[in-house]
Amino acid sequence: MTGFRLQQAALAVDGRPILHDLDLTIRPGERVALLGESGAGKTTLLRALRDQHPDRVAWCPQQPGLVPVLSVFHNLYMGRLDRYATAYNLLNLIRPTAARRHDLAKLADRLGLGERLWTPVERLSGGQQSRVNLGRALYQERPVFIGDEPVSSVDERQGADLLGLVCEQHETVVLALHNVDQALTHCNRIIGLRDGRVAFDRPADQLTPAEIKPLYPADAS
Ligand SMILES: Nc1ncnc2c1ncn2[C@@H]1O[C@H](COP(=O)(O)OP(=O)(O)OP(=O)(O)O)[C@@H](O)[C@H]1O
Repeated sequence: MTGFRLQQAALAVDGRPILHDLDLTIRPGERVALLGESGAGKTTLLRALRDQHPDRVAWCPQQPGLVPVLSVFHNLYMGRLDRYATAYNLLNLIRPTAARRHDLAKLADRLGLGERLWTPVERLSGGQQSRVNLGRALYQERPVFIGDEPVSSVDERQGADLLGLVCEQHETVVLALHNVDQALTHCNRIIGLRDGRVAFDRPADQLTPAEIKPLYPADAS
């Protein structure tokens, strides 16, 4: 069981303080959403959590980092590069095995990319690439999923479906989300970041719109 703890932590990026006075425990089984305006420090916090258990975390970054000339199959496969021996990885690069074809065809179907398994990702739309990015993290099959806006470029229905899949497959989930409705639907704990601090940390079913609104002062007008 993998949990996370920050005690009186301060997080900085390139020596610049970003978040202060962080006291945070995330227990196995929790589904946590981080909310806050752009630049509030969501990515910074997610990275700090990931670094506590890098081998237990399926990491889904905001910037996909896919290999453009390689197919959906190969980019998804990369989620497991560190699980298999180099020779097996090379074999799958050149002539994919039946077992990996089987499980990646299934995953591509769930991602709505079943018809695109052998298409180079450079020929996919932004939303499709972002689904490959999410799929690569799902394919890691680790107990914790940490995702930085994992469905922000995906349409709402598909986004809901994929977040459901993420929650179903992982013991613990921590997500930075900009869609508040998605956070309230899929997560049971919401952490709001503002002014370099945790503004609130509440069960999703107790949170009021009045608490959420101040997180986004730019929307006040
Ligand atoms: N590589 C970097 N070098 C310098 N400053 C950075 C770097 N990455 C992030 N920052 C700064 O750190 C702060 C927090 O950034 P962070 O990416 O954690 O915010 P965020 O809440 O995830 O934003 P977004 O919703 O836009 O992804 C921002 O002010 C940002 O400008």
